[in-house]
Amino acid sequence: MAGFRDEDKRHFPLQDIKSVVELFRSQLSCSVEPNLALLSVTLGYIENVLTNNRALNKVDSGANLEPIFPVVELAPVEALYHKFVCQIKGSVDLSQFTHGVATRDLVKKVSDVIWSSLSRSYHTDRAHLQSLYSYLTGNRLDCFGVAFAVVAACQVLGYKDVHLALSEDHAWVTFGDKGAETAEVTWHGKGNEDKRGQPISVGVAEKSWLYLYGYPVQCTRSMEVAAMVSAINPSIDSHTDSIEMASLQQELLWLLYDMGHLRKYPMALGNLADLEEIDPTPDKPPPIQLFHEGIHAGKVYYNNQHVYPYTYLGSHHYRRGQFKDALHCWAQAANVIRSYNYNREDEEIYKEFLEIAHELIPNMLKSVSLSALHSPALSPASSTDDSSEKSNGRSTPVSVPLSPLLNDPECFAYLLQLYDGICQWEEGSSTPVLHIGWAKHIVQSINSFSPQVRSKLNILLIGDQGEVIKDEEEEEEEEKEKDKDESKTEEKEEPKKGRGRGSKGSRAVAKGKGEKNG
Ligand SMILES: FC(F)(F)Cc1cc2c(N3CCN(c4nnc(C(F)(F)F)s4)CC3)ncnc2s1
Repeated sequence: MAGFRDEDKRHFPLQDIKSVVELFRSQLSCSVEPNLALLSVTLGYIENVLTNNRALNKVDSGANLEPIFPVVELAPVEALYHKFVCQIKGSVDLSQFTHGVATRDLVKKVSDVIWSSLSRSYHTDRAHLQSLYSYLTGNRLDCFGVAFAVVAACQVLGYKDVHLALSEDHAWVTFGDKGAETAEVTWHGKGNEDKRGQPISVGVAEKSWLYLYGYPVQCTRSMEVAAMVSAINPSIDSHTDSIEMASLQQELLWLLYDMGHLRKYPMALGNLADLEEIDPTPDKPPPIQLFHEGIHAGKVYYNNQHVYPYTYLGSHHYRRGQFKDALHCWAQAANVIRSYNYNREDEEIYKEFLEIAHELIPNMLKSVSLSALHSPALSPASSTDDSSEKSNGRSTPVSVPLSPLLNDPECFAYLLQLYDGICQWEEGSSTPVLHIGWAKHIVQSINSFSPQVRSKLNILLIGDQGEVIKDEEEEEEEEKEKDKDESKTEEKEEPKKGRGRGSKGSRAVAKGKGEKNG
């Protein structure tokens, strides 16, 4: 694997964001595949300078603002790259391994080389541990970083078949003919024995969200570049981000988007949409379109087994106070999780649903109730006069009008679908999901809706072909007809075996009454 080619060298020294984007463009558009190690060292170097708050003690002296963006010389980047190449080639005796596609032994050997060179003890969930710069200068990598380093090392050894596989909270590798083999190469979470070297089969069989039911993002080399760009962490500390690092990430994600490399990568689309919401790029698609492209990709390429595309959009709507849309997204997210069994390694998505149910929805219900209280309908001029005091001598409380949200049966239906999805997620799981704290919030949320709305609910039965089996109104009509008929003639035929609740695959969909069949 050669180092930088001449056409790459001409971008150095990198002086600004544009020069980094042009380096990535040339790496991504030429015939030879992009060099993961070189690009990762370059990004890690820049991230280290821009987010290392020691560097921020350079105050601007008024007249001349200190240049923030570092000048990245070729020499230090190439030196680190060669250190990586020597370490990998020095540790793996290729004569033992067949050329062509990689074997499980080779992948395990490379994972062991990375693993054994990590420093003994460090906080693995800290920021800025995702790049080869961190690995080569500090021997520290996070869980994603180890998987990425294994793929970059296999590329250095000349294996074009070893690729990164990504779920929403884990990473592993595929290799062999048609990438049909899988192997764990890193650890996951806290207190879980690492399964390095093993194939992924058990995780999928257990139906755990962590392995996405066998629908992970299967990266190409360009998507591995997208993963390293997505993994950029612009944070300086828990309250501050480096604007330059965030805008470098944003511009690199647009480069990858425009080249079509984010098409099958929902989380990268979500990352770009979040950055665009903060600082929109002129003449680019709006965040809402990117979020929907992520949802579409999840449906088209991953059998709609990914949860984050819906929670990305749900968070976006929530931040903008579009609470009905947020509830709809969260209901769709729960509709995905219902098909999984909860497993102890699925805590990340559990925490996501916990935050939605225990923080975001209660805050939402509070804020709509408060705004209803202060709504013009209640201001003194238009509020009901105090006749109630006169009429019965006692002051009867003026009934507080509920906000439109709490009077909307569809919103109530979304809330029920959210909770129903979480309940079904728990069914058949080895680990319980719900506890009494959940019940408190479920009751509180349901009680926030008006009794009228809760009675207006219309449960439709949808068969597994998506057809409406019958709704309750039809059922009532049929009952009335039947009662009439029965008074005339004896019931002859067997009652029709409806594909109702008892049948396999049908599910109840709650819809607001009187709405068009959507
Ligand atoms: F490799 C692992 F183990 F790290 C798993 C991966 C995570 C992840 C990611 N994330 C994780 C999810 N993430 C989210 N940010 N907001 C989210 C939402 F809850 F709003 F949906 S999800 C930030 C970026 N973004 C790009 N690619 C990846 S691959």
